[in-house]
Amino acid sequence: MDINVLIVEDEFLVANDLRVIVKQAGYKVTGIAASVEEANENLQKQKPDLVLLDIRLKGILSGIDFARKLRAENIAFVYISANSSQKVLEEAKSTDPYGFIVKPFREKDLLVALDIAWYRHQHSLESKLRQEELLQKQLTKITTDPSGAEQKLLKIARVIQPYIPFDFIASKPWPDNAGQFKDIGYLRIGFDEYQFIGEKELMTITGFKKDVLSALIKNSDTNAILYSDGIPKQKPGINSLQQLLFDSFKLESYLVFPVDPGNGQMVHYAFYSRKQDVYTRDHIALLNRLKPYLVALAEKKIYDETSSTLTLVQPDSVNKKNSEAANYSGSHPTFKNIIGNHHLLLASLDLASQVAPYNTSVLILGESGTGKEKVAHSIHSLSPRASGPFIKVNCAAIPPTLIESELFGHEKGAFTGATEKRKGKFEQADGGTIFLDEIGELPLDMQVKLLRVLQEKEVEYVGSSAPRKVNVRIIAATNRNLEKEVANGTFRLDLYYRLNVFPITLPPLRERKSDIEALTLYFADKFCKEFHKPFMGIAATMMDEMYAYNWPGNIRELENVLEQSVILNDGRSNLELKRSLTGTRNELSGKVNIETLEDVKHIQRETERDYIISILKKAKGRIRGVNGAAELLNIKPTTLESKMAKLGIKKDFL
Ligand SMILES: Nc1ncnc2c1ncn2[C@@H]1O[C@H](COP(=O)(O)OP(=O)(O)OP(=O)(O)O)[C@@H](O)[C@H]1O
Repeated sequence: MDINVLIVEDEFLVANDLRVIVKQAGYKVTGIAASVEEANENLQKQKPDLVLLDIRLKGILSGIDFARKLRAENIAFVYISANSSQKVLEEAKSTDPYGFIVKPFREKDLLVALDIAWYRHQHSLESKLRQEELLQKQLTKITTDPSGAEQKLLKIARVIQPYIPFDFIASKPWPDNAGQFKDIGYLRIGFDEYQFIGEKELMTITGFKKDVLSALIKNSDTNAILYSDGIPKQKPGINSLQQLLFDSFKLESYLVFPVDPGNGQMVHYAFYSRKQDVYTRDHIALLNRLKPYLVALAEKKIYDETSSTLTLVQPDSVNKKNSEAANYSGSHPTFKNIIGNHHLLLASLDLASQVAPYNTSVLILGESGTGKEKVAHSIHSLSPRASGPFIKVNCAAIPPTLIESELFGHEKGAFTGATEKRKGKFEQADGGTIFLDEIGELPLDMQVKLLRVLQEKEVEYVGSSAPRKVNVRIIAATNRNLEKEVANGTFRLDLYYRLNVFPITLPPLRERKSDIEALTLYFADKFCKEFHKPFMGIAATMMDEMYAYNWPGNIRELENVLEQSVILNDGRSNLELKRSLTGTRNELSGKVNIETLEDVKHIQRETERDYIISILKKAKGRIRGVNGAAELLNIKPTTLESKMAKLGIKKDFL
């Protein structure tokens, strides 16, 4: 094995221990540094493949500072720290490490961490290179395409979105022709839906006249520039057209990149995002590597052709489009049932579609009811395993004594009640995907066994010691903060790193309120069809309340509310809210004065109480078992019972 390891550790004895262990395991140690300064010197002499990095070091700079440099240089690193407090974990996590070991550590833990780090690093590099190659091919094809600038930019937008995320993309020829407005752009309005924005459209949206727009484009950036937090006001040389776009489309960050093919006609690409701090030097580096493939628009004449196929955007059509009933996340068939086009949702779907083709494990994070299972299913459907099985396991719903046989299978007579030999979920998922929901609930001894499956790709039946090979992709999900669980010792760090190769976080509904209307219409339509009732629209008061509410149960709760409204609707009038949305809105808007922490806690308790009652009703009072309230809430039945006792919910509430 020719993997070079640099050890950055200020405690001499620990550093020496590390050196001995990693050397014995076959790694090469390139040096030991006690401070960031020394580590930098080492780095210059010989670039390591992996760095073991203590957080607290000699000098002012910490291991976390050095980690940022390692990230920029694409060197894998594993933290080793005595301090595993939540705060340190959070800060360390922001540097996206490849592993984390807590002192005192066992030799085995260290070697597993190094192994995982190397696997992750190799894997991410390989997949990055594979993906970049594909992107180059797609861009080359677009360059030779005979279509005009609008069509070309749309094609570029589609292929480049997963690599450089944007909510608005624009291109302009440079130098411009006597201040003529030649900028063209696309606003992202769905997973794979873009709306053209040219001069006419911009005039309509902003109400500005042609000459005003032309005047705005006089100054332009000539170098690659990124702004992570808005555009500095009155910065000389900044094209204030960008400010106009920022204001019109609620944008937050921006990256401009000029491409000069050497024919005297440059083209500027601009990427805009509604999120802050999106663009990094990595994006510029990628664009630099792609430069030869980005010349598609660097031909003066293609901007001169006026396209007759353009549809004129009407005054508030951007907004109108956003609120149309069938506002699905895009025409992409796999995501057609995932409703919404908020940029936070689209960013998660981008990640899902990027990771889908590979066998990489995925960890889906997000509150209960945010659509984790739906996204897991989409990843499966988009993968080469789509024709194989998709097996769901709710780790919270299986009694601890049965988990092992449920996951890995059992031999006949392995335990009382095992009258037949039975395949476990892993074997059932062979050739397909296993979805381990609520992975945070898995007992520690099962976590060890799961890690083994991930490493060895084989399972052992309960009652047998003969391993069987399985070919399964793992998608895990949790609504818990796994780092906190790791810090508390209830979740294994090595398993966390193995699963966390590719995390996707789904936003809670309260952070994507612009999707509420589309979701409401979607579920109203769905339940009206299901219950054979005509859909007569939604009462304005209901919509107002839905917007004002903060949806602790997310989309599942919204779905339940709609189901109830449709069931109780007389089929002749608009849908109305048949239960108050836990009273939160009224209470928050004044009924209860929020003056103390106790008031806040009271509202929280009431919200939780009402939500649990609504789920219990849906489960017809059943707490345990398939479709029981505990399963729907994704918590243990015992946890639900103690919550009910605490909140004073009696079984006779129905
Ligand atoms: N974007 C969406 N569009 C339409 N329906 C959705 C969307 N997201 C979630 N749903 C629906 O909401 C319900 C909850 O979704 P799902 O079970 O995928 O959430 P989850 O995050 O896995 O929840 P839990 O953590 O409780 O398991 C399901 O009925 C699902 O079909």
